[in-house]
Amino acid sequence: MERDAIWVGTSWKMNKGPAASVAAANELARMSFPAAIQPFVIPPFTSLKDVCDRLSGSRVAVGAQNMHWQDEGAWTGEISPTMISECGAELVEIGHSERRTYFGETDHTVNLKVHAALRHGLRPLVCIGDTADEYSYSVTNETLARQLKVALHGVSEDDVPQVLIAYEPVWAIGASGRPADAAFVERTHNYLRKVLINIAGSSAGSAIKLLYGGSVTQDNAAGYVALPHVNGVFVGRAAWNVEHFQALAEGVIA
Ligand SMILES: O=C(CO)[C@H](O)COP(=O)(O)O
Repeated sequence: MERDAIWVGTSWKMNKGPAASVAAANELARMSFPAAIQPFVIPPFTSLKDVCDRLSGSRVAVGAQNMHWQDEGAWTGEISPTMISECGAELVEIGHSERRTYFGETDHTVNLKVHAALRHGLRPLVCIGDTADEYSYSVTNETLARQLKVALHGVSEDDVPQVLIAYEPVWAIGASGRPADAAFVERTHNYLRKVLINIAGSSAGSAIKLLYGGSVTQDNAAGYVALPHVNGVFVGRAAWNVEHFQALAEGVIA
């Protein structure tokens, strides 16, 4: 993975069964992406191994959408870091707002998962975000600082640069979301960088990649990436079609 690249990725969320995932991965494997871009896709668990196999040796990194923090055990329905590694994934998404809102993910479990991912050589992609209420009460910064501090608690300065952070305002995600305006994203990412430097020190805190997500499209992606401290975008709906994904990735640096 290119250290200074702009990260452009998508989670397919609960879309694409095994056949559709394999078809998409085969298409992605044939595609080229600008050298300055680090593309990544995050398929559902049922396709993880197949997608990893098809994209192995390509420029596209593959991740899992969630995981448990234990290596094994009586945790019905869960997937462990060892299972994800064995599939060939390099990344794991942790703490997406849909998991926090509907499946009981907490700051504490996010922290356990970050440590587990790093122990297993997986790159954690930690999602943080303020709710619409928090935004309207102007406590966005407080929420994000808390989420970041707990997520990174106990992570060594050496490991911190492995972590990717995606700031995804909950009010910006999905069909009912509205994209955050660029000035707000700029202010918030500046603040996040300060918090990261405060947590991890200047060198490690500056090295962490900070992505923006929430209603990112081909029309607005380049505007976000042009902002200071926005090192990439994490895209949902607008990148589920692989040709749209490629076009969005190319457009980001056009
Ligand atoms: O996680 C996301 C990107 O995969 C995020 O939820 C944004 O989704 P979108 O609003 O459909 O882009």
